[in-house]
Amino acid sequence: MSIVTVDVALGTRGYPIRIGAGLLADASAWRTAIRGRHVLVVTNEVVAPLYLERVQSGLQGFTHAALVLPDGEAHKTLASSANVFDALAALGATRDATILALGGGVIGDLAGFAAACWMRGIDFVQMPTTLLAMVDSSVGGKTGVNLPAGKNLVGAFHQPRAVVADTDTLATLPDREYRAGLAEVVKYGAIGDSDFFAWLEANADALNARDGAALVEAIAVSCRHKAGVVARDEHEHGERALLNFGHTFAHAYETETGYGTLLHGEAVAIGMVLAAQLSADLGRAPRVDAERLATLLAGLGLPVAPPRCDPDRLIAHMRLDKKNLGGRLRLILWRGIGRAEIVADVDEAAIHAVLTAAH
Ligand SMILES: NC(=O)c1ccc[n+]([C@@H]2O[C@H](COP(=O)([O-])OP(=O)(O)OC[C@H]3O[C@@H](n4cnc5c(N)ncnc54)[C@H](O)[C@@H]3O)[C@@H](O)[C@H]2O)c1
Ligand SMILES: O=C(O)C(=O)C[C@@H](O)[C@H](O)[C@H](O)COP(=O)(O)O
Ligand SMILES: [Zn+2]
Repeated sequence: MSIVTVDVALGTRGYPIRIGAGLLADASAWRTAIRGRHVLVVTNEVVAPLYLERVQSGLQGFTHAALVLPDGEAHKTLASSANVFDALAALGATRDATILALGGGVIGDLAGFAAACWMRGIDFVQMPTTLLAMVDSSVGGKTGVNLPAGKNLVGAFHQPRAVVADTDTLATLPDREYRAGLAEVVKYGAIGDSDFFAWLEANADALNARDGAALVEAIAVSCRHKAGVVARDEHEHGERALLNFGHTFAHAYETETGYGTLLHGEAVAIGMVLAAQLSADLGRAPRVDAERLATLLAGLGLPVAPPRCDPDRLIAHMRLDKKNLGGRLRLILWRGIGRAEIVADVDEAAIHAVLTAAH
């Protein structure tokens, strides 16, 4: 079994990301990350029948329980986090307890948030089972829940003790979810690695076929990029905001459509295309690069045009984005492939024009 390890270098709070086949069943790969006696596995109704037993069989000797939540982005809520707190209380979880977050980004964000809050912070381990969670959400310690008013508006930075990405779990991932994960993979190339972007273009067929070697390479490169950014700027005072490329648009569409229509990765694909178009409109990026980005995303089976929404309502959502300062919009724009940048005071008329032209 070949395992790739990427380290997130955060000093005494640093942790490994382990990527490879069979990791969930190999408890020696993750049991050492558990420090106390109590363990709560947080998962959902889709993932539990597939993978919960694999994890539970590695928990002999611990006092453990599982919380199986309903599936979906619509359940990444404060109400669900209250369910986690109730389950921790029922377990008798003390400050040395550990949460195992077994699932996609929804479970990881929510369980991580509950871990950040319970008794003001307990350990958690990310066990991502979607491509998106393996390449992005399980790494870096952004945890949180949505409000009807906006995505991830309530949350905390809270790093996991380890990330255990068992690539075997991707075998059961539905096609649409797999492609949504590829959007965040493309993001790393788009924002900071033109060679990786070209590699993705050259390997699009292999990725569409879920070729194992191409997939592990894509996951490992993505995790190295994310780990590097997080180690340099954990709390998003600067560079980390670049990981939000496309997200101001994406979150506006996700919020406006009620967290049920677009998958996060799909919204990010659309958002990156809009951010690239806006950059080209503003004369900051070559239009040919914006077209290359849209072509790659479409070739990976992702949507590149948004659903019909009122531009004014979308801009209202954008005003509540976490990157904004002093009530002024700050967006991640683009100089072209591999070169993202933070831009303050983007002309709202230009944003409106892009949103209006998009559908
Ligand atoms: N914290 C971060 O840095 C960060 C980064 C990116 C995205 N996110 C968040 O992550 C969330 C999206 O995550 P996601 O795309 O993983 O969605 P998700 O968690 O909803 O999972 C996608 C779907 O796949 C199912 N599933 C999970 N693993 C499976 C498997 N192995 N086999 C079959 N089905 C499986 C889930 O039950 C769900 O229906 C969003 O809320 C987004 O905001 C957070
Ligand atoms: O880790 C980060 O930083 C990111 O921005 C990664 C994003 O892909 C992710 O969707 C994140 O949850 C967005 O964070 P937010 O601060 O915009 O809510
Ligand atoms: Zn994202």
